[in-house]
Amino acid sequence: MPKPPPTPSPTDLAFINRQLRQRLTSLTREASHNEEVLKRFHDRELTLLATESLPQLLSCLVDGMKASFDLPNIQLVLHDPDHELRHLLLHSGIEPEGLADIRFVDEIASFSPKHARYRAPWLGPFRNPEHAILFPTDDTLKSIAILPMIRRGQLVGFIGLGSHDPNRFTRQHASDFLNRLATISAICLENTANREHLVISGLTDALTGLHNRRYLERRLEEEVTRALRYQHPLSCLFIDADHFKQINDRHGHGAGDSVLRELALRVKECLRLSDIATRYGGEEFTLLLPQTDATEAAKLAERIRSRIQHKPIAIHGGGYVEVTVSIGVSALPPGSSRENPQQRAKHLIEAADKALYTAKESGRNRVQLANPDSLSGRALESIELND
Ligand SMILES: Nc1nc2c(ncn2[C@@H]2O[C@H](COP(=O)(O)OP(=O)(O)OP(=O)(O)O)[C@@H](O)[C@H]2O)c(=O)[nH]1
Repeated sequence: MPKPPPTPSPTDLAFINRQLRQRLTSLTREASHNEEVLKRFHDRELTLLATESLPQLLSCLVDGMKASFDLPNIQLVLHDPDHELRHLLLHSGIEPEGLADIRFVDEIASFSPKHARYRAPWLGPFRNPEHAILFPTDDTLKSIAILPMIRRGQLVGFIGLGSHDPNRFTRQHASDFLNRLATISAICLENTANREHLVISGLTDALTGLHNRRYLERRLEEEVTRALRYQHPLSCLFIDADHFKQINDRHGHGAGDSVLRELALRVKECLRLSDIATRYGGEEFTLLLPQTDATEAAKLAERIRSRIQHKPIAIHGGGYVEVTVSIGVSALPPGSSRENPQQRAKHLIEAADKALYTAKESGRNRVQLANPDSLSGRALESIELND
């Protein structure tokens, strides 16, 4: 028979008791700390969800987070390929390039190829050469958390949390709360931008004052129906600035914007009142030309192209840049067709877009006419461009 364990002496019992009490105190302290952390995350999430404007959201993400997590450094990198966020901020009177700790990038993959692959939070020691791109303002950080913001499977930005305490973010820390916070931030960013867009833009492009794509989509079918009913010609131009990215890269986003505004002005100067000019997206403009056949449309396209090429454009911040555009031209094929107006409208747009692509492929700074029947390109040289 095994020997029963010796009965502990009163001194032993007091010792065990003290140990248990200490353990209990430490567990209670840990539980209340966890509760406090959870509450802080919860409060932050509620504040994010309650923000009503983009400036408010960005301030909540950076300054609010610094205060509520007691962190010296928070960095935000946002993917903004079409400069949508930057325009929304400009519209609210805020210069995006002047926002401390927030950067807008055209492409995350070229901004930081390594971090662009992150799909979950990374916590660990701050290493200057590797992390300076995300934390450019403080090389005294000791530990960091990089939170990728993912929306619909796409990386839309990063939140970088930086601390001077080497133990604040380590590989051993759980990152579920941080991941959740980044996801909620990405959703809030999308919602806020969408909401502001709706309010601000309506049917007009805020930067150029031209109509926007939504307006074109509404008008297109109407114009096609009218052209078919009255047997009038209808043409479409797709105009795209050449190597526009280089202008942004060399002279800054403000300069790129002044070029877009001037392009819109020069295009407008060539149009009739009945023509419909829209900014289709980025550096691409679309013209819908009622009562204009393919030859007339190609002549107009050539006038626009040469007007833009011949006079350099003054840019924001001083100086001039030389800009050229490529243009694709399409026209409704004459005569009846089995296609309904919706299909015809779609083909008209696709043909101009395809012709534009051909113009780009063949060297840019040129006009390319599409043959809407076959949707294949025909070189402009075959059209006389005498004014
Ligand atoms: N400044 C400014 N840039 C914009 C705006 N919208 C889009 N862009 C930028 O326009 C650039 C378009 O680049 P790409 O599509 O590569 O075209 P590209 O450089 O013009 O080259 P090609 O069209 O092939 O001649 C990207 O850098 C966008 O970020 C805007 O509203 N303002």
